[in-house]
Amino acid sequence: MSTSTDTWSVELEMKNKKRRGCCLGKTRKKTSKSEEDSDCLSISSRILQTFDPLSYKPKVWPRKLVFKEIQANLVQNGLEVKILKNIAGVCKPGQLTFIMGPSGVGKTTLLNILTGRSLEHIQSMGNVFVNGRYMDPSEMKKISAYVEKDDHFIEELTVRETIRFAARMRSVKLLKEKELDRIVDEMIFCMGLDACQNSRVGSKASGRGCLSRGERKKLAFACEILNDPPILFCDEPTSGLDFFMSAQVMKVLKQLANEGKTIVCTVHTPSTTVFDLADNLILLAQGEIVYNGPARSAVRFFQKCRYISSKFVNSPENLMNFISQAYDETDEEYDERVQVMINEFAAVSLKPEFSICSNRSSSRRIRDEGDDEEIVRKMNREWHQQVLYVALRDLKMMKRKKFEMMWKIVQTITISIIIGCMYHGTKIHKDHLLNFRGFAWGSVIMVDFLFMIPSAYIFHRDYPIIIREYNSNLYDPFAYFIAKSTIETVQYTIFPLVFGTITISMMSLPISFQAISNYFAITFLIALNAISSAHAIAAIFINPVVTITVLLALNLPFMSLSGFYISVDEIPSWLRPLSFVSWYRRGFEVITVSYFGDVGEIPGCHHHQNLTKWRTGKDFIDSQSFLPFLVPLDYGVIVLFIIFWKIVGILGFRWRVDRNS
Ligand SMILES: Nc1ncnc2c1ncn2[C@@H]1O[C@H](COP(=O)(O)OP(=O)(O)OP(=O)(O)O)[C@@H](O)[C@H]1O
Repeated sequence: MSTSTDTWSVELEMKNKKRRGCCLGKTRKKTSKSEEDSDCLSISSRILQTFDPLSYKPKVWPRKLVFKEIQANLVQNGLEVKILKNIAGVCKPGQLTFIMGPSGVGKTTLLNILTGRSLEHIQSMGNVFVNGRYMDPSEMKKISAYVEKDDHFIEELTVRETIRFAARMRSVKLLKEKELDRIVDEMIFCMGLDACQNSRVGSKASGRGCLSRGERKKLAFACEILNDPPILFCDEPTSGLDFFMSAQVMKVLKQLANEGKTIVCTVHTPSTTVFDLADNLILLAQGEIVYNGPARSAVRFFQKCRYISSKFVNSPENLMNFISQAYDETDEEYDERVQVMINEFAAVSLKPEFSICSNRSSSRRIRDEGDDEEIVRKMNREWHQQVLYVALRDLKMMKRKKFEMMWKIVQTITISIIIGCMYHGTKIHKDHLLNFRGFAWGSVIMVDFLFMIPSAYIFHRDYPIIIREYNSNLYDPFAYFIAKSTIETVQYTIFPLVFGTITISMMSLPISFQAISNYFAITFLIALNAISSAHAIAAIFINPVVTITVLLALNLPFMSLSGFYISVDEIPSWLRPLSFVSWYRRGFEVITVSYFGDVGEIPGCHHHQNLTKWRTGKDFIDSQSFLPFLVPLDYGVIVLFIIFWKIVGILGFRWRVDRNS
């Protein structure tokens, strides 16, 4: 450690004084790099300790983390592979703990288990204790924050908006806009994100400009530490960062540890500067712990192992070389070497540290003083507030996705004009009956497929963000689903109106209130049903390819049974109930009955009375096996389907998010 604690405090106080002055003013003086660096740390501390706007909790309750008997097996394709074997360790408050080990040894898996994440294909077991009390995953999520290796943010939002959303959702009290601005300003300043605060987060994948890795990492910290969690886990916070940025990010973590937090992070071959910041070290090799203790004592420990030379220096490279398999070493030699380390460590292991942890069943009854205060990461916003703020954020995203919106409008207008041209001049006349039939059925199919397929992508892109934000207890999946699907639905439901207005205006159908209102109402409901079904299936499957496949498999049978391709009377009796509930048929019926219900003799028929069976509007309706009195039921069936899909969507989404959290 390059700076002593006393020096830190003095520096903190000095910088805080300086900061108080510039915080009140609108402009900030530019400082040198090193000055900015130390200022950042001190301000961070001031926000979190003194100012502490979000939790209104001036003190971090020290939390000692102990884990025992942690095991993880990878179960895939009928095979079971041990990843972690009986891991135990201790991470103390006020310390920065590094978990290190060769690539693929299970560092991230260990962190995921400690933070209570469930992972596909991974079976895990073991006990995690905080201050001697057994923690189940949900309790752990309430007192800890986890900054994962991959940062997932909403691309369309700026850095400022991203922090602002997190601050709004995390604050204990609902803050006024000005208070919120002040907190966001402080956090942006203390994380050194001033220069990019109004830049969109972006992503490399989207090809748009985006933040650098270091800035993204700092943004991730900013969002997670807003309400001062006593335990912070970080998976490879320095990965992909250069020497300077790695040291900067690690110093932020070190400062948080100095404030009394328990900081645990996995690190991949750190530089000596970064390694020097570590207080506590956990080393893993072949899925087992080979060292857990003070980082500075690691060298002494390894000198006991017979393979190490006395010239061994305490550099991270040497440590990593020592616990990794050498390129010229056989598996047996490496196994033997690791076994020596395990045995040595077993002889000096930290048994007294573990003895304070009660066993799982009895410890659940133990409550610490300050337990109520320690739960800092519960959902602070009421359910309706969660829906509102997620919806407002979505609205903002939607406005920024102008390009996507423009293409949707172009698509709808183009298709409407093509359909309008196809049926141009169609009227209620004997010669146009088949055209009308095609138009009525086509309208239902168009609004269904036009909006169902794009809606199926609803959660796909944002899914990792949802998981992260749910794991951080920002909102409930119910609230997210309601907000997101409502905004998407509002967006899509304007298109059936555009479609109907263009096509009908190009035709020569009678302009009656009953016909027009029924046409718009039913196409609106069909679109709503299509969107709701897409959201429900997307919520369950997430993978867009599977979602589209399932949606088509669900829709095509109902479409075939709509009575357009084959008369309902000729459908096998056991399939008729499906035809009855087919929303395509229900929509087809409403449009046909609306336009032909009041038509007496169909124009053009009186000259050819003997040539056509469709002489009147009623004949035409009867010929399709439609029943005019069923029109209210048609609406009822579609509304029931919409409700059904909404329920499936909400429950499916909750199940999916819980399964992956
Ligand atoms: N959900 C999963 N499905 C399949 N395999 C997994 C899963 N999670 C972990 N693994 C496997 O478990 C092993 C340990 O993975 P883990 O990511 O924990 O290692 P690591 O030490 O963090 O690696 P690195 O340092 O390279 O990030 C790897 O072989 C990995 O492929």
